[in-house]
Amino acid sequence: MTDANSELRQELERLRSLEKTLHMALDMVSDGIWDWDRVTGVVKRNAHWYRMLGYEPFSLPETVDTWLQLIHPDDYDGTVSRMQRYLDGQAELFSARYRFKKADGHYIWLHDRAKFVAFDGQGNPIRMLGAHHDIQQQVQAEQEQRNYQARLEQLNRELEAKVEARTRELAEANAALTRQVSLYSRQAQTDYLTGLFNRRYFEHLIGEHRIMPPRQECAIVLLDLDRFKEVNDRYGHPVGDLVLQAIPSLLKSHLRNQDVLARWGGEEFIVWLPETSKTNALQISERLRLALEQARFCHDIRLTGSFGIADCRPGDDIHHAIEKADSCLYLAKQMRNRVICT
Ligand SMILES: Nc1nc2c(ncn2[C@@H]2O[C@H](COP(=O)(O)OP(=O)(O)OP(=O)(O)O)[C@@H](O)[C@H]2O)c(=O)[nH]1
Repeated sequence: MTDANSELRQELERLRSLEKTLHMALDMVSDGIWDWDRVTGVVKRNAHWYRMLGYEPFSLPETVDTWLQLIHPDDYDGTVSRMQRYLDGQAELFSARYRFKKADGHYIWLHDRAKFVAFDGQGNPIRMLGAHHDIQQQVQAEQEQRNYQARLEQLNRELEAKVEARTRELAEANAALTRQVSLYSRQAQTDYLTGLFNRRYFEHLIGEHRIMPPRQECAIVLLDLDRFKEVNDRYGHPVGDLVLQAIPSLLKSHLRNQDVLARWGGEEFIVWLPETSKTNALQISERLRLALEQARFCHDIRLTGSFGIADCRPGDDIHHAIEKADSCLYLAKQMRNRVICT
């Protein structure tokens, strides 16, 4: 009996010493240890636990309520339900991060981890050992990282918006520039008063062989309005302008789509008639002459025109053809209201 007692005492000593070692080890790896006896309801907390939270060691009631009262209200439900899950056997371990109230009223973030360490004869847990770890700095660092990330994303969004706006501005500027360029190039091709191609553009078309391709029979017609000075002198220059502006539609109504009409000089016009024989060029010019003669312009002004025609055969020089048409026009001018052909 005595031997049995002494063996039991020795075993108890060994267990106590083991537990002391365990607490020392826990002291080293955590900031506070709690030890809940589920039979008595007492929760022992070590001195570290109190110091971490700024309380006088062992100054708080050793109950579960002490724990519950110090949990931040916003973290309360989540923490308690995690504990309940463990108590109900639905988790391997109790593990929760929550804010916990210090003696000065401030909260710090803790990581709380615990496990059952003793069971009764029926296997019911009767003791739970847990460790509180101060993770305030870690949570702060995580928060700063999140803020930094959010700021970075915000900056990124702002940058994207700026790039998008700038791209839009550039596209608009580009479109405006394209419009401007096409306006300028139209202006460069067009005679401001009549809206017809100007002489420079007509010559450009010649240079590009878009007028008088080398293998085509065609004709050039030069037309000069007769005594136009008299219109200006009698009705004034603005009225002369109005008459000149009416000429293109009058002439075009007797021309084909493929014919090219341009203003050659003040009251002089040029027509290129593609795929047109000399006979046809004469007929067309005669029609134009008649149309002019019969037209009534503003103030009932009447006009006639003189025409010089040069026909061109494949291989002819276009400039030479224009010179020939000019010579014919010169002859026509001697009589006026005439069509003269080479
Ligand atoms: N209103 C107006 N008149 C112009 C324009 N360009 C040339 N003229 C006029 O055209 C007239 C040409 O005069 P002239 O060269 O003497 O020829 P014309 O009076 O037509 O006589 P002929 O050609 O010999 O039949 C001048 O009065 C010019 O001022 C223009 O853009 N607007």
